Amino acid sequence: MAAKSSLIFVTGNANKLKEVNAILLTGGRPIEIESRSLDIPEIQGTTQEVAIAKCRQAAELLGGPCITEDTALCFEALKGLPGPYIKYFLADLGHEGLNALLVGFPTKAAWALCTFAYSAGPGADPILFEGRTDGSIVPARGPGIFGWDAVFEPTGTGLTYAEMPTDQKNKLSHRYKALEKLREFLHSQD
Ligand SMILES: O=c1[nH]c(=O)c2ncn([C@@H]3O[C@H](COP(=O)(O)OP(=O)(O)OP(=O)(O)O)[C@@H](O)[C@H]3O)c2[nH]1
Ligand SMILES: [Mg+2]
Repeated sequence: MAAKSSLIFVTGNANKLKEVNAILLTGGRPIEIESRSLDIPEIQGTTQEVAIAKCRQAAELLGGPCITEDTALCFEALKGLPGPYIKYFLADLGHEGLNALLVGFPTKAAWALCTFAYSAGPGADPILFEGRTDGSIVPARGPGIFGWDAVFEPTGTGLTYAEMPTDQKNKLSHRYKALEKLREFLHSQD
């Protein structure tokens, strides 16, 4: 029988939650999570600073252990920006605007970076688990269901995240890579 543990994932993003459940419930050692949608202010800073501050506040609000997740989309030509601020760039500029930011730059290279943070409870220092997938920014292709999926083409796939079947994305995504590290950590705590 596979080892199981239950943990609260604090997020307001239903698409993230769906992918996290799909990834953590598969594999040899499935992990069950519960979710809670709490409105937690996000600070400015590096992806690590943003992730640590959010997880710390989530644990305080919950009064117990939890995980949080922050996703950044980083453009090489812009030295890693928009990074953790992609949510606001996407909301205001849309897919076309994200492409337009790179007009005139020789490289459209980008990477998706996922940072999970785990806190053992209020006052505990969050531990980070990062996953990175490299690719490039392309004109939108595929269904516009999840954020910037339609404009990010992982290297070597010929498909945007949005064009991929769910299980293909969930085997190479930034989120998958970070969750594999989190999974290993959680099992080491069993
Ligand atoms: O196309 C996408 N494919 C992905 O795999 C993906 N993961 C996150 N995102 C979007 O990137 C921003 C991150 O901001 P973010 O990490 O603060 O998330 P959020 O505020 O939506 O939720 P949360 O902070 O409550 O967990 C938000 O706009 C998310 O919708 C993605 N878009
Ligand atoms: Mg957020």
